[in-house]
Amino acid sequence: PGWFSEISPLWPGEAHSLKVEKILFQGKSDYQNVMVFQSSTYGKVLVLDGVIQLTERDECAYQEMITHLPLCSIPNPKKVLVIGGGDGGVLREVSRHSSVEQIDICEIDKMVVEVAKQFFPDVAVGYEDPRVNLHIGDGVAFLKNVPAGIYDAVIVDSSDPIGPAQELFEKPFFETIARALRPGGVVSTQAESIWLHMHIIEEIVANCRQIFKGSVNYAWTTVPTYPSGMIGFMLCSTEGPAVDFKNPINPIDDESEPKTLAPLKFYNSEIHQASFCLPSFAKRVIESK
Ligand SMILES: NCCCN[C@H]1CC[C@H](NCCCN)CC1
Repeated sequence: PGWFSEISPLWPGEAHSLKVEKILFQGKSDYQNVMVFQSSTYGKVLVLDGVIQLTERDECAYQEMITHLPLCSIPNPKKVLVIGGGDGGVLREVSRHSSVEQIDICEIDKMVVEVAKQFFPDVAVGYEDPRVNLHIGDGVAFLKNVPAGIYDAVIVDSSDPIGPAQELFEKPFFETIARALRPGGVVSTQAESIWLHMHIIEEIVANCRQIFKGSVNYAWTTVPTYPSGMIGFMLCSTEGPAVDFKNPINPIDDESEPKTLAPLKFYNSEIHQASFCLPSFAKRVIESK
């Protein structure tokens, strides 16, 4: 009954709106306001502090790309850590890689996990994989306590740098990621929109270049229900065996395990390569740093 508009100081002067059929859940966790509504044309929608996190219709574009851009760029990923990602969508995508033996996830807000399991079963299906170990807590503290060099890949599926995810955009956090990765290990982080946040991206790229001595790249995807219709990712690797993110060496074939998952809706090796091609205004900032 009416419209939801995504108004935020992070994208002043604009707001994407979705027609609401029914509000399904409203709650306040220890960290943020949590809402789920049935939209008219994008399926169910998860909203945290007034910001759209995912919709059933287009979540594939984000979850598949943030996961397969790193994991298809290294041979035989075995140990993967997800920071954030409480809805389970990234877990679902990691579980498509049969070489993976252990999937740790550290999500700060358990209400997000519970709400995802209740309202987004096709996203939270990721939790059903026996390789998954769920930790409820702060990703920064979690990373400080893990032994150095144990992960092949870290995926930072964060919300935006306002609220609980603020520290996931700062330099000390990137340092803890580099410490937790093996030589030639890879990280993929939610890195905002080149249309909205070139300054944030400039800062993140500068920090990544100081910390990740392998390669540092920005890639992007289209997500109709995120402001500006797109979102990007930092793809970085630590010093060690070279990683060429632009040419996937570890393709996912849909015949791989687990058979229970719906086939990929968005990711493929061509769009993997295309996602690193940037418009000039972004290229001159990101590739010069
Ligand atoms: N697993 C899905 C979580 C999605 N993370 C974020 C949710 C908020 C969204 N705001 C976009 C702000 C403009 N770039 C970015 C992705």
